[in-house]
Amino acid sequence: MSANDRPTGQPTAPHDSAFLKACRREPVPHTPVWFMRQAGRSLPEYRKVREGIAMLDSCMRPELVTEITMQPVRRHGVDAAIYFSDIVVPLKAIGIDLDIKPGVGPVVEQPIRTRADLARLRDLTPEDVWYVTEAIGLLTAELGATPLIGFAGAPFTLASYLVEGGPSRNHEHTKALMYGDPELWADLLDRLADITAGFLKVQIEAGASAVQLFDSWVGALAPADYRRSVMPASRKVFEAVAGYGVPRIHFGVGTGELLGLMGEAGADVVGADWRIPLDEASRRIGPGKAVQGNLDPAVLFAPTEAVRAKTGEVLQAAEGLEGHIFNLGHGVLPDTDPDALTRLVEDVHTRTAR
Ligand SMILES: Cc1c2[nH]c(c1CCC(=O)O)Cc1[nH]c(c(CCC(=O)O)c1C)Cc1[nH]c(c(CCC(=O)O)c1C)Cc1[nH]c(c(C)c1CCC(=O)O)C2
Repeated sequence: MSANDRPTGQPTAPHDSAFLKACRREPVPHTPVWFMRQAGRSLPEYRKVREGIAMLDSCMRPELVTEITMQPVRRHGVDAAIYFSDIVVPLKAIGIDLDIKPGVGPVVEQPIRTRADLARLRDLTPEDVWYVTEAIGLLTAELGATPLIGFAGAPFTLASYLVEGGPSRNHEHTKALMYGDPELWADLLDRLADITAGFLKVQIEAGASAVQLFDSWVGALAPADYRRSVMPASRKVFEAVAGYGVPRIHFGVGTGELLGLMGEAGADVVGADWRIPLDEASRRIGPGKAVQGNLDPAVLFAPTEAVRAKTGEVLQAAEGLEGHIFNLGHGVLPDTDPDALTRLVEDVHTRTAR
């Protein structure tokens, strides 16, 4: 549906959408919903268009990126699209030798662990990611009034992949560097902050209506370490894009003890996983910030009535909060039944219609 043939009362521009209103903590017609990792993963139409194309190659094809980004919007009627890419795309774009291995995740050929290695992290230019600008141009035309969320990986989570050389349960090399050589660590995170800020700027300038900074694995840290060793770099990223006036969302898994600091780093919206109820999350985040979350993605494997009950618990905990964006507490799991996601969007919309 194009902007022109929407029924009256429907938003005609992303600015008036329920999603951006909730980010700004304004009254909304219904609680907006989108899902982390909604593009790709569980959709058969995604698997079909990705057949024979490697993950990172698919991120560099504007028409394909547009199609994959649109798929969950068409199918589920979510309130926002998230740009189809990956957190390691900007690192690949500046020449880091990495790949995304199916079922594993990002793998870095030569990990970054010494001062000499830092020289491999040069600044990102818009030309490095020309395909992002092109894809977002195509997408905003097709999305009409539906907002597009741009995203990037936060310095800590990117550093974890670069230092470990791949996914890690305990982040031992990362922590060894952080505690063992604080100066090198700070310089590494500062470099990554510049690259990340550059990647977000490209997306906003091309037309993204909001950005999410994923610090997926930062919940591995205690608050004092987060404040000392991570917050300065994350803050640098948020400050670099503050002038655009687009909402800045921040999310990590298992960050119940870090929510206040993650807001303090400069986010307008803070996401929480399912381990903490949203009223308590909001109390920790403090006033003046919207909250995003937080249905356990595994709940979608339960019968419909059980999903409805758990959805009700999330909505109840969020009742009365200024600015709630409904989401899962982490990404859509690969084997999720797509119909369960469609039903969830409808359920949240109906139950919160005002
Ligand atoms: C930590 C992280 C990564 N990538 C991302 C994060 C932060 C979000 C989170 O915490 O889940 C972010 C990401 N990755 C992808 C998106 C696309 C947009 C969306 O749907 O949200 C987004 C927002 C596509 C992808 N990124 C990846 C896939 C799967 C690869 C494929 O389909 O071939 C997709 C669709 C690969 C990837 N890339 C990464 C992982 C852990 C994996 C999964 C490995 C696997 O299970 O196969 C790193």
